[in-house]
Amino acid sequence: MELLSDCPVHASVPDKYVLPPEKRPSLLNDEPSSDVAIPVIDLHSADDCRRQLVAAEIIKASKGFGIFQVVNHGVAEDVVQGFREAAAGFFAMPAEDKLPYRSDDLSKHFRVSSSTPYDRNGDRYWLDYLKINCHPVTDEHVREWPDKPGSFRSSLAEYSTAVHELAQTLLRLIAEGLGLDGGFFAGDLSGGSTQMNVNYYPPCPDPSLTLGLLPHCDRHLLTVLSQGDVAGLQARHGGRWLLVRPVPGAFVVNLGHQMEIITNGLLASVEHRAVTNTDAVRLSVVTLIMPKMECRIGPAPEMVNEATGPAKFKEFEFSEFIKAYSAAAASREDVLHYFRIHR
Ligand SMILES: O=C(O)CCC(=O)C(=O)O
Ligand SMILES: [Fe+2]
Repeated sequence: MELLSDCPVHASVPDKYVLPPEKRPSLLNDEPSSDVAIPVIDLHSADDCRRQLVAAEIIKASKGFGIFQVVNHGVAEDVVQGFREAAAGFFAMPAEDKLPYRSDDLSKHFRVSSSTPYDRNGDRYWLDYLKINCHPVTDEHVREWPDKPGSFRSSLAEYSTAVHELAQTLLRLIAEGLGLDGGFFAGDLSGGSTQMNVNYYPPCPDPSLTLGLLPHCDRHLLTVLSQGDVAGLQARHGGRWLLVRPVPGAFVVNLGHQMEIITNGLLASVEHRAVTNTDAVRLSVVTLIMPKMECRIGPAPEMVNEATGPAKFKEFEFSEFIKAYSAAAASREDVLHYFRIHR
């Protein structure tokens, strides 16, 4: 399949990208009103006396939305920009430089592909994407990362190390906010090989006909996303699609399916999608923190309590979830149905 980033600018949306009417984004600009804006949390001084307050804010946002943004997060601006520029540079290279990395083989540590990783009735989506095993930064991983553009490997190593640290900080704050031991999510629950999606959405001649990325929940524990300054990410809230408004320098944080299951439904994973726009390329850099494949997952005994009720999910090995997620083509209810305890 051809990469969109290798095509000349499209004058209209080719038929193969036109979604059936019921799947098109009916409202492109369902702007949040002030009472339902996705929270922006200042992590500054989460190390001192504000720590408890910040943890409480995170839990409130997680319960209410399953998604929030963080500023003053400690990841240096030049680290973020350095990798965003290298990633944009990769997509801007001539087709022949990208060709060696074209693959749909999931075992690769670096690959580029187009349209969607999930086969939902052959629907096509308006994006190209990189899938990268980005952490830990091992020689085996780095060898498969591209050596062009020249800064790609070093900027990716720097970015993924910094974002990984931020993710651990966030997990610690979530644990503390839930009244769990601060190290609750450390170890196997967050110790799987970290994956990164770099999504590249070219300008689209008619954003009402197609989507950049289909509605889905992330399969992992926690997602840390840099969307730059071009809007497009939307999160499902109260039956509406709320725009996750770009905030300069912020990371978007959203909870994955594993967080929902471990907290017995208290912190629900949020359904989200990406819409396209007519003017600008949009690039999102998405870091997905996940358990080890062999890790046992289920509602934590501490989270099965009066507030959450009896256990809502069965216990399983994380690798089983990954298989079910692919089989359900990332559909939230289809995949959760399989792991729910039906009473
Ligand atoms: O492009 C975005 O903002 C969303 C990306 C996303 O949801 C994903 O890669 O899982
Ligand atoms: Fe996602």
